[in-house]
Order: sequence, then structure tokens, then C-alpha cells
Amino acid sequence: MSFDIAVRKSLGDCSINVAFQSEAPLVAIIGQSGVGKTTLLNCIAGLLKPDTGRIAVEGTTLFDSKQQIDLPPNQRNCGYVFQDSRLFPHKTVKENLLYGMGRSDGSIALSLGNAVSLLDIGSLLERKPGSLSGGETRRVAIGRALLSNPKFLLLDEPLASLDNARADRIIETIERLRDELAIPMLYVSHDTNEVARLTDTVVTLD
Ligand SMILES: Nc1ncnc2c1ncn2[C@@H]1O[C@H](COP(=O)(O)OP(=O)(O)OP(=O)(O)O)[C@@H](O)[C@H]1O
Repeated sequence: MSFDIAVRKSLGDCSINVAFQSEAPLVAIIGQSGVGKTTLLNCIAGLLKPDTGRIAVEGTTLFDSKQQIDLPPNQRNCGYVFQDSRLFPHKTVKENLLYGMGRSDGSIALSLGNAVSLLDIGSLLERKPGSLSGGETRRVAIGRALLSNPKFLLLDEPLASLDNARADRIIETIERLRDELAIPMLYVSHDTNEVARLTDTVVTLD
């Protein structure tokens, strides 16, 4: 089972109650703004603690309220591409990519060269994040997450605020990750047409 998730979490006025199991390589999480999509990803990454529930990925239990299992984020082997990318502004693209390299105990173990060619970011390596376009920034953020050698990826609205051409390139990149690396991914979006290109497996938060 790629994902076996049951999470209840209240945060401010927001309350999420979601459960799904999936073998699919890519699961889309959709729902309107403010419904709790990022909150769910933060629970899976271990940045927030669910009130109750169970989170297992690829057969490894990351959280289980009944069994009192709650692995810290750095033991979850999770690559997280944040909605706002969160690259280190003072480091070059190459330094950002190298930052998390090999921190996790995953199964993809990409080299820097492989990641750079997969994401087509070779010409950006000596640049600082402040000089990158939105699409370039997103590709570097995906690269940094992949190079940590994760067991799974969380992608939070990776097309947000990109024009059509740049969004298309990111979608193509994610299709390559899905098909070439076969790394399980949770892909958050509010756009049903966008996710239809990537997967039939859709979980709707409401
Ligand atoms: N630390 C917090 N304290 C209180 N409320 C919070 C906190 N973090 C998030 N919320 C609220 O929880 C709700 C869900 O937020 P979340 O970011 O998970 O939504 P989302 O579905 O990802 O939204 P978007 O599509 O706009 O990114 C929102 O109403 C938000 O204001």
C-alpha cells in the first residue's frame, strides 16, 4: 500500500477528517482554499500532530494515535515541496540542491547529475533563488526534495501562480517522476482539470 491515511485534526476554525488507502503512485488531494490540504500534508510530514488517526506510507507507520507512534519529521523519509518553495535565498541553486542530499533513507538515491538532467536545471546551478522564475524555483525545490533520497514526496500546489507554459513544464516533470522514479506522491491542488492529467486517484477534502 503506498498510502494508508486516516487523520482527524482541528486547527482554528478548520477541521479535517479524511481517510483513504491507495496503491496508486500518485494520489491527488483536492479541495477549495482553506479546507485543510496543507494541514493534511503537514500532518503527514510530521510538522503537525493529528488529534487522532494513523499515517502509513509504503508499509511504514509514521503516526498511530492508538499505538502512540509519532516519528519525528527527520525519520519520516519524506520529501516536501512547499507551496512557497522555501529555498535558502543566500545559497546558490547547487548549494540548495546539495543541502538535503542523502539525509533520508529512501530508495531512489539520485545523483546530483541525474536530478539536474531530470529537472533540466543545469544552467541554473550557480544562480541564487532570487533571480529564478517561478517555474525554475519550483523545479529546484523539487530537486532539493528528491536529492534528500525520500521514500515519498509531498507536493503542495506546485503549479500555483505559474503561467500556462511554465505550469506545463512542471506537469511534464511530475509525469517523469511518476513514470521513471515510481516514487509515491501526494499532490495537492484545487484544480480538477490539472490533476486529471496526472492521476485517476483523487481524494476530495470538503
Ligand atoms: N496555525 C494555525 N492556527 C489556526 N488556524 C490555522 C493554522 N494553520 C492553518 N489554519 C487554518 O486552517 C485552515 C486550513 O488551512 P490550510 O492551509 O491547510 O488550507 P488549504 O486547503 O491548504 O488552503 P489553500 O488552498 O488556500 O492553500 C485555514 O482556515 C487556515 O486559516
